[in-house]
Amino acid sequence: MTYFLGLTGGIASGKSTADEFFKKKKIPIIDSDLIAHKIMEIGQNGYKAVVDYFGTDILNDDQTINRRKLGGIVFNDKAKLKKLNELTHPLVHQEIKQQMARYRANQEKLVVIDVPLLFESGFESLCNGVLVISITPELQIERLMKRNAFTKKEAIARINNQMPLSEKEKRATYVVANTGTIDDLEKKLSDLLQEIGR
Ligand SMILES: CC(C)(COP(=O)(O)OP(=O)(O)OC[C@H]1O[C@@H](n2cnc3c(N)ncnc32)[C@H](O)[C@@H]1O)[C@@H](O)C(=O)NCCC(=O)NCCS
Ligand SMILES: Nc1ncnc2c1ncn2[C@@H]1O[C@H](COP(=O)(O)OP(=O)(O)OP(=O)(O)O)[C@@H](O)[C@H]1O
Repeated sequence: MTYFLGLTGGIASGKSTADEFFKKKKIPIIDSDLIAHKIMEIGQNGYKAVVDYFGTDILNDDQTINRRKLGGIVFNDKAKLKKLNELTHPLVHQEIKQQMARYRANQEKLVVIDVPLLFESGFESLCNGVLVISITPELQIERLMKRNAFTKKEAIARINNQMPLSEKEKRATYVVANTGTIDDLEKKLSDLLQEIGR
């Protein structure tokens, strides 16, 4: 039986950094941010739906979607974020489920599914366990501002559009705090793999 480990947390809490560790351990990753980006590429089914609704103002000169601009719109307008979720999430979920089916058929032992909105979209029921990468609010703002060159206001707008991390921690099977170095994080993840027994 394949063990599907859901991986979630807050924005910039360290999910992708955890993914890098799992990749080094040759554990397959289903990456929902990547899937969301792919379905919004020119010619993909999410692209048309999003451009029809948000208009051509969200496009770059080369007609690709300007995600920073779209993020600026939806993370400051809850109704528009809801609409974007309605347009994209069914397509993302469909692709995740297809990838899960392929891994199951291949009898893969352990697969990590990185879904930032795992609890928000009720995805936990499809996972055998859920790992939350947690972080303090101060570090989260600091790392998000640094990584995305965001102002504090931009960082807080994105954080405030997600379920509070404290709530996610309560619903997790496993919680790993990413408040130390990346080496510290990797050590904790290594211990977790032992615990899961895979
Ligand atoms: C709003 C968009 C254009 C911003 O793009 P950008 O390149 O700046 O961010 P990216 O996609 O890399 O996401 C970064 C992080 O933002 C957070 N985030 C993304 N989408 C959402 C959302 N709908 N609600 C709350 N937080 C979100 C997540 O923590 C994610 O890891 C993009 O995130 C998007 O299209 N989101 C809708 C699809 C979605 O929900 N994706 C999340 C995985 S299903
Ligand atoms: N332990 C750490 N020490 C210092 N920097 C870190 C640590 N862990 C992660 N980072 C940095 O913090 C930023 C956010 O981490 P990462 O991209 O892994 O978060 P994420 O949860 O995947 O974000 P998102 O929700 O946007 O996908 C990155 O620039 C990363 O390099």
